[in-house]
Amino acid sequence: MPEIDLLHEQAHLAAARTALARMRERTEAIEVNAADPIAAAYLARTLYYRAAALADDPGTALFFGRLDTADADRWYIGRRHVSDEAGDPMVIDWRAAVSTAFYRATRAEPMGITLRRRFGIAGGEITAYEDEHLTDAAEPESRSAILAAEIERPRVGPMRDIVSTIQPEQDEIVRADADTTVCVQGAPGTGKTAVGLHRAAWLLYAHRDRLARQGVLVIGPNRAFLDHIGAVLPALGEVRVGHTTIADLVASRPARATEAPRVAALKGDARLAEVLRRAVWAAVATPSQALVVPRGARRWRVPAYDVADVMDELRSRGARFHAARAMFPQRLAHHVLLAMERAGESPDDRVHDSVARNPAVKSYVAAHWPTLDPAKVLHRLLSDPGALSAAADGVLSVDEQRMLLWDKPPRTAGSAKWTTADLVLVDELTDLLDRTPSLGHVILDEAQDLSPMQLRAVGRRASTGSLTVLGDIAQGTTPWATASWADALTHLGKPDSHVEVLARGFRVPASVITYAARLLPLIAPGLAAPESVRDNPGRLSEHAATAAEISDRLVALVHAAVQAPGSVGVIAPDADIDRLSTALSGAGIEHGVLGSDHGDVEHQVDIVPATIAKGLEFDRVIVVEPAAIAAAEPDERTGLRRLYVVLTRAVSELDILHSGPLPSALGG
Ligand SMILES: Nc1ncnc2c1ncn2[C@@H]1O[C@H](COP(=O)(O)OP(=O)(O)OP(=O)(O)O)[C@@H](O)[C@H]1O
Repeated sequence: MPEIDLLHEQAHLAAARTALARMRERTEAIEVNAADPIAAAYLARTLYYRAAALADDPGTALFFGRLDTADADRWYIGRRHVSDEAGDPMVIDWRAAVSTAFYRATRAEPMGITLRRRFGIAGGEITAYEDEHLTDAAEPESRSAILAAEIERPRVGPMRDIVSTIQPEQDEIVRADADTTVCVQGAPGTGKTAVGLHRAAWLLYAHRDRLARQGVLVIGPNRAFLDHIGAVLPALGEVRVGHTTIADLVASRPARATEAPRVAALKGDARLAEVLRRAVWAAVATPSQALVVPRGARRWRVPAYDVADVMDELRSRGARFHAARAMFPQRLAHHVLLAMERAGESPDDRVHDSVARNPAVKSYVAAHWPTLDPAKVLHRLLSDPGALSAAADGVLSVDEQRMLLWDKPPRTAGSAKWTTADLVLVDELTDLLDRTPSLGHVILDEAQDLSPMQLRAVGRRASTGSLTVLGDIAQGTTPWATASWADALTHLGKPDSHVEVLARGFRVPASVITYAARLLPLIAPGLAAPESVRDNPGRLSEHAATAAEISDRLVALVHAAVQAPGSVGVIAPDADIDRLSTALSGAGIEHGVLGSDHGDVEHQVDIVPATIAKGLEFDRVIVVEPAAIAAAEPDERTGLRRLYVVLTRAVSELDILHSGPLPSALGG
């Protein structure tokens, strides 16, 4: 690596930084001069976001790669576009089409590239580089040391972007066509979350106008997960992507009750969609009496059978309940006008409108086609056996209907204590009444855990857009976890979408993945363990102790773990969290407790209840009482799946501390 070249690259970085600062100053200097206050506010906001996107993070370099092309062009590839005073590019955004070759060019297919240079970066400065001459047949193939160092680096703090090292198979997903829904199955640590977030950033770059308007949303399993991933998109300059949990997505009101898993599973069953649809449309009453509209001296009649035809036609149009209702007075007025014409009158549009607004028409509509409140519809279904059986006849068995009914029905919908599964049903009802607006793109992470009804709730938020669906069947830990991606995609409303498999694992070292993979034949037969790309095989140790010794042994293990840089996660049964936290505090070990605090203070050590460990990672993990973690779940398979999730959070070392025997599937 000639020193002179390194100096030259460092000089280019310094010049690019100066250019970026100038771009930002220019943006900040633009005065908002719009007469209309709404336009002014819009412009001010746009400029604010543009300036934010031009911020220079001194901790990262503005570019991480260089491409020299056969046409003698030279492109520096970085996190955002930077141009010089003349407007010529100094750094190309990693999402631009020309950057694709940085990720995908190979010796077999050099894509017009003669040289690919990767930069080694430390503290925001270029410290090294590595070249590949893609058209030089004599150059030996070697594995990138810079890529290896990035993968092996100790993890500290929340998740970071992977723009400098996106792998070809990941890049294919990141840049998949905007209208395509992609489903990614991948074992723990294969980069599903990373790929999903980079796809969001790429989509916003490639289709900024449409997607910034329609919105892009990331859905994850819980708050701790969102805290873990929340800095990735802002670091890529994308500050406007929404992040939410699946529970918050449908939380039109607070969930204040819990219920037996089998009841929640039934409420999440796709058959409930039909029950709710019937319950809503049953509110349209078959007319027994004619509509009579007095106008002046005359009274106009629309016979009940004509009204019934109108209702049938409106019902069959596929419009939402309230939209169809809004058309009802117009259709009735049309029939009144036909009667007028038959009587020799020639009514015009104004007559049509005035008939539609006539009090007789209004009260007839109100009597036969009421407006509905979604929570009230559900309240009635769960309290009134007659209403439920009318809606569920032939769809749910009598036993299932009994399971759904409240033992002690609350008096009103307002006083009901809804469960999380109820709120998903309220969301479905809301959509039956009034169409849910669609976003441009939805990234759904840990999708395997969603019930069919939850998948429908997500799907309707992308009804005219597309989705990136990420998950791992082996990590499904809900009683309603999906058994196949084909099923999940059908419930999401995208049945023909393609499933991609990511097989290379970037997180879990070989020794740990081999250990965790002992569970795979029991929890997901047919799924393979990832092939770890980490050079370091990691360390795995089992520590047996008596129940009385667990706290002291944990303190000793944590003390040892914090000696090196990198995050430490103590993952334990939910029921043990308070006790273990007290033990660490007693030993003077500062730590966070995920799920209780809000991740606003960063700790080197976090205690993690097993049920929220999904999607997280720590440099070193200590799993406490694995058998109890598995036993806390309603059935054996779910228990072992939970354990599989917990065991696959470690980047370099895994300690297993146990007093009870280890689950036999692990060889205990
Ligand atoms: N191409 C890459 N270069 C460097 N690091 C990568 C790459 N791909 C993934 N990683 C890293 O591997 C780790 C695991 O990635 P990620 O969390 O996206 O995996 P996942 O498949 O979602 O895992 P899980 O199923 O456990 O949620 C992260 O630290 C991520 O930054």
